Amino acid sequence: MTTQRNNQSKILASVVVPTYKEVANIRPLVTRLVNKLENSPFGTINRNNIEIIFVDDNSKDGSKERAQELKDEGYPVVFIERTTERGLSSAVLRGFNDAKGDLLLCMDADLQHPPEKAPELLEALVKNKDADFVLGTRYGEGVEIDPNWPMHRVIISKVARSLSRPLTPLSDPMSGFFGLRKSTLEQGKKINPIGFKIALELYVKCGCKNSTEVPFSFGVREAGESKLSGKVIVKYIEQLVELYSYTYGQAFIPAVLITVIFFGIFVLMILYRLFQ
Ligand SMILES: Nc1nc2c(ncn2[C@@H]2O[C@H](COP(=O)(O)OP(=O)(O)O[C@H]3O[C@H](CO)[C@@H](O)[C@H](O)[C@@H]3O)[C@@H](O)[C@H]2O)c(=O)[nH]1
Ligand SMILES: [Mg+2]
Repeated sequence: MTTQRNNQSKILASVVVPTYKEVANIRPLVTRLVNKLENSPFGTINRNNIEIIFVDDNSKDGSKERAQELKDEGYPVVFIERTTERGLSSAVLRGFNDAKGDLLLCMDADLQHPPEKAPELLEALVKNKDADFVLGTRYGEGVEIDPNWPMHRVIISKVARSLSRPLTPLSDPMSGFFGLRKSTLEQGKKINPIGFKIALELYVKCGCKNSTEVPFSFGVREAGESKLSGKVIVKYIEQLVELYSYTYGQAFIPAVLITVIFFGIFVLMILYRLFQ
């Protein structure tokens, strides 16, 4: 179906999707999200006032052409291609900076974040004027994590989540499905785009205080491969040390290091038992 975009509408919301080799997921993400907007006009966001921005790190797998096809079909798609930079968090920040909307949402391309849920997260910010942050959580009532999600990922996620506890009251700062207002983003200080956990970084460094959460069921990746690696886990630990120091001052660093080492040994022992 080809529906032309109404170019007169002001963009209200920008959905930013970092991508690296996700060609098979781009069309289902865009069509499912836009379909949801067309079939459930419960709020302010519609296909004419939203943009879906892919920030791609030179995937060269046909992603750019797929995005152009969708644009030609009238879908509200923007494709940013980076050739000299690489990384999930910096890609999200680039998308947020280029976004035209006042409401910003970040989601993964791989459909683990159901595209149908994106409008609900955006509407939560519209309805709750006092909220400065919206989080998609996998730990709410009535939702579940796909039982096929690998056990070692469940463990890594749980440990990562407990280590972030002193920094945020968010129930699932690791979910990667979150949003905030542009005005909140602009209050951010010393934002460090390392690793995968940009939601935690922004929550802390933008001084967020009043969050709202939307539960969602977390799926498993159907196409392409996860880019999580040992290097990403090390970057997360670096990020934690920096955020603890930002929040509590230098005196906190020795305590953090001891905790991180303790949990590191704990994770290694569990992984060893699982894979020996
Ligand atoms: N532009 C760009 N995008 C990237 C890069 N690395 C990963 N991405 C994109 O970032 C998204 C998440 O990457 P995955 O490869 O799916 O990572 P994951 O292991 O499933 O981790 C994700 O799930 C976690 C929840 O368990 C999330 O917490 C985490 O933020 C991440 O979203 C995908 O859309 C992927 O294409 C990169 O270097 N550059
Ligand atoms: Mg994924």
